[in-house]
Amino acid sequence: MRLAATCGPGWTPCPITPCKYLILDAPVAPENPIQPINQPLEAQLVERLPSPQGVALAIMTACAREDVSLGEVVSLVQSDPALSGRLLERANAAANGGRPVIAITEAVNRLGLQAVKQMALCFSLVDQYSKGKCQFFDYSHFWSHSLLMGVAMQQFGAMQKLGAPEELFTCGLLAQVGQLALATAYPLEYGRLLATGTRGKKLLLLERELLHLDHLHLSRELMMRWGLPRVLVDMVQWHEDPSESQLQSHSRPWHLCQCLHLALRLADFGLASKAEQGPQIAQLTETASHLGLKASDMGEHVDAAITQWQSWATRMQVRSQPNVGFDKIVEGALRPEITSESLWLRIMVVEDDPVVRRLLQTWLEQECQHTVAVATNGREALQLATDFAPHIVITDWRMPEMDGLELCRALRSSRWGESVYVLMLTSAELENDLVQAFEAGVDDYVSKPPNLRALGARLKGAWRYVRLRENAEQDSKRLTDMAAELALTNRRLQLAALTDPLTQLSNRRAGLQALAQAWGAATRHADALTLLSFDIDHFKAINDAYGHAAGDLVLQQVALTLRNASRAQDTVCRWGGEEFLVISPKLSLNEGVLAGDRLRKAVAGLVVTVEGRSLQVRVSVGVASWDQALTDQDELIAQVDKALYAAKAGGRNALAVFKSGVARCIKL
Ligand SMILES: Nc1nc2c(ncn2[C@@H]2O[C@H](COP(=O)(O)OP(=O)(O)OP(=O)(O)O)[C@@H](O)[C@H]2O)c(=O)[nH]1
Repeated sequence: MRLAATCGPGWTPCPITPCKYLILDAPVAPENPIQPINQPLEAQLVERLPSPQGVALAIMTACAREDVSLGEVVSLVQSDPALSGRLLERANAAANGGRPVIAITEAVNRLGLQAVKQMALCFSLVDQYSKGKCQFFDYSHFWSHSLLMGVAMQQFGAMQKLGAPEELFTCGLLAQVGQLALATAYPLEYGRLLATGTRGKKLLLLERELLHLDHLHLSRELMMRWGLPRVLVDMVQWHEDPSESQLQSHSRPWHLCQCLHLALRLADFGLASKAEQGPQIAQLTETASHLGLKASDMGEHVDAAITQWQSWATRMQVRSQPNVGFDKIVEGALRPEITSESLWLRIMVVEDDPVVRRLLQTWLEQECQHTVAVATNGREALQLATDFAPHIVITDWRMPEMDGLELCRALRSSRWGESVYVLMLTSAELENDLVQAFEAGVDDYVSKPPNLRALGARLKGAWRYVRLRENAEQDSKRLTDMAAELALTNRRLQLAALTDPLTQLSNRRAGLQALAQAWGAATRHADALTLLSFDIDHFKAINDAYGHAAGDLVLQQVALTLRNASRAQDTVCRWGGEEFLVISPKLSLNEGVLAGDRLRKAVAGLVVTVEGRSLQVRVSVGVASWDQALTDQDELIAQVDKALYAAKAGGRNALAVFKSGVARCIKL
């Protein structure tokens, strides 16, 4: 969507720009340095600029004549009681505790015609322009800020002996009057721009892009028209960033410029919130150091200016802030703050309007330090999003090819897009349709053109959501990992519980389980099942002769031999001390006899070397098979035990079989 289309009926073409939609076609201004605009103002524009009226205008017109008399100016001042009172106060302030000034003639005399003219101008402007049509221009803040600039310029300028105090005051008060001029001449267009919350150099650049003018240019023009000294007027161009000026260091203009810059910084500081003041302290002190002001004296200077500002603000019915005390603010700022983690986010800006897109990108990257990807419509955004994996998508509503709602729906239908935080930019005419947006899956919305302060606040909410989501994802991943680990541990424990640690064969418990299974299969299908029991002959003697470790080694070697010589479907287990049981499903008694003898011979062929000596190991073997007459597996175990016993009794290294109720040795 093009920004102009979002601006509603109030968005009128700029009178000084030929294009209808000035935002879209405005050229991009160079970044640095910012050269002053020197073209004369168009007559049409001049008519729309702020100008003093009534008594102030009459005083200014009179003072412009060479033959103006003091009496004429005094009677003009006297015709305005408010102006009279304020001039008396100024004159008394200038008297600095001397004999009080009570007559207007004396006040005008003391202040001088130039000062009276400038005071009349300032007071008139403050009264006339305390309100206006520009919705996003804070008139009250503007005058409050300007008044503090005036007070500070007068204070610091006087310390540097840079000029008459009243002139310095006027210069400070009017240095930013170009902003009021833009708000007065272009209330809607400038309001849209201010609604974005842009400040400082970026504001200047945007003014040039959108209005082909900037507030510094207008401040200079107006101050010239109102007859302020040229040297002061020229400094206004550079006072926001003196580093861009070519002024000779430590010359009078340079001092004036630095002084005006310090006044600006102090006014920013004076009107900043408590949280904003902390980071500004260093900047303020550094600026003051250019004028030779010591950091240790800053408290005194700042507090004096703020006190002056407060008393002037009351008289002129302008807002001010309570004087907390500079040193206290510094002390508060030095206290370590508990800060949350970095607010860094990956943000995708989806906007077809190049100016809004660029504005958001610059602000998000430079001011907020986020990582930003930009797309001009929903389709492009979807293509980019898989690689960029944004935490937040800030999307315009109306865009070509794929609009914000379609994008949101597409995101919500994908697994990864489901949890992306979507912030919709909505124009006034779409706000009634917000239900649609929320139904499409939008999480929040910001009015267009976006107010960056409001957007910043919304992003904090989004950031909390992203944090919570990431924490939940991490927790869920941790739980999955823990569950997997637990399952593995359980499996290991199960295995350990069923494995004999010395031989790594199944233990008796596992053997019983395997037997139960094989028994079930045999009885169900009337299949063959044979048990082979092996017992090492005279094992005690091996232990006794070679030690327990040698006995363990023998056990391990016999176990390995039995395992290797058995079929894959057989379960070989260590049944007890030096006794092993082989459970052989689908093996008949005769086959079992052959297998048992084969295994016996395999063990007999085993040579175990202990301490350089070769040990001969022999086993006795018992064989028994399932038959229909058996009622449970214990009976079968008892039969194979009997067979083994018979093999032992038969002289060992022998095989016995249990058949037809009798266990007997077999010679093969
Ligand atoms: N080294 C070692 N010895 C064990 C282990 N388990 C049992 N034994 C020993 O095995 C021996 C078994 O001895 P007996 O039951 O008398 O049997 P045998 O000496 O083999 O004699 P026959 O079975 O009659 O041939 C005992 O001395 C047990 O201490 C073990 O894990 N390691």
